[in-house]
Amino acid sequence: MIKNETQTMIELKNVSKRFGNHQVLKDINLTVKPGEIVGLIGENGAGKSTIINLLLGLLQASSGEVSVLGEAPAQESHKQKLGAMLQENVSMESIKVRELLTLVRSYYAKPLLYQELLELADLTSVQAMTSDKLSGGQKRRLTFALAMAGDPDLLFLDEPTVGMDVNSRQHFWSKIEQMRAQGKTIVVTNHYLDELEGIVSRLLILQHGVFSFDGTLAELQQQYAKRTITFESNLPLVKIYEYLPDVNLKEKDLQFSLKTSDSDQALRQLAPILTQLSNITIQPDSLNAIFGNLTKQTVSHTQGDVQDD
Ligand SMILES: Nc1ncnc2c1ncn2[C@@H]1O[C@H](COP(=O)(O)OP(=O)(O)OP(=O)(O)O)[C@@H](O)[C@H]1O
Repeated sequence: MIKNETQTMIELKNVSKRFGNHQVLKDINLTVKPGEIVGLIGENGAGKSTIINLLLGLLQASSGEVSVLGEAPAQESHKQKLGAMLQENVSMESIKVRELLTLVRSYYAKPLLYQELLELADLTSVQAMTSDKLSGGQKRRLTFALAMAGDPDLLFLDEPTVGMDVNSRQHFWSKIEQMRAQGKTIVVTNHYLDELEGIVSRLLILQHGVFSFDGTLAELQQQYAKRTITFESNLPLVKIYEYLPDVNLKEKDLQFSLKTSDSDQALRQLAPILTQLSNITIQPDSLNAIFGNLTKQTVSHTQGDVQDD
């Protein structure tokens, strides 16, 4: 557990990154404090892995300052405190899972116990197999175990659950939740946005080289989400329309649903007939739906814009 709450785990100051004349990151700023679980989301090619690679010192910024644990990236001392699960899986011909984990544990001053690592990544049943013979999902879990071997304070996870089956995903996210409770700091990219709901404390949306959103899921929902109201009623559709003339109301088998950005107002409008409605539910948009709308909006707003690169 990290004690010093004011320490900064990650800092990007006016960071830009170009590959040739393709500008991927444009003057971005970011501060991540201990204990934050940050979900970094964006479309393919948005620059998510580029940010992680800059933080690991695998890439250099074109301009600006990158710091990790208060220092420039890739310091020798970081190896004991930092874990990374990149998109590429780790596997080595003719070395058994057990041998690989034992070897990697030996690099660390305070590694997780071998049994703990097996359980964490659900590898018990494959520990005697050579790593190159594992299935895609098993290789992903081995890569997770290797990232966790040193019991890191700061963990980078780049699309961690790609190739994992449903049970492995659930197991994986339950372990991430435990790490959150232990006060670990995690930066995670993921295209399965529903998996991040309930896990991340903060969301960053990367679009066109900048963070178009930085806040909690609740803030994102408040700012961008529509709500779906559903209810049952014996009243005919036309009758309910009289009270909700401005919304797109749908009905099937006496089940009604409507989408609105102001659910309070819609309920006020329904007040006179409330006693004739039952099973009323109000559901905010999922992260997937909000992200889909946001990216669609940006595409239509930027159509006709001159490209930077
Ligand atoms: N080493 C490199 N040389 C040239 N271009 C690169 C390099 N690495 C990344 N890029 C380009 O930078 C952009 C951002 O790539 P990046 O891998 O960071 O995206 P991403 O958001 O992680 O995408 P994905 O969701 O597909 O993994 C892409 O257009 C990619 O082609």
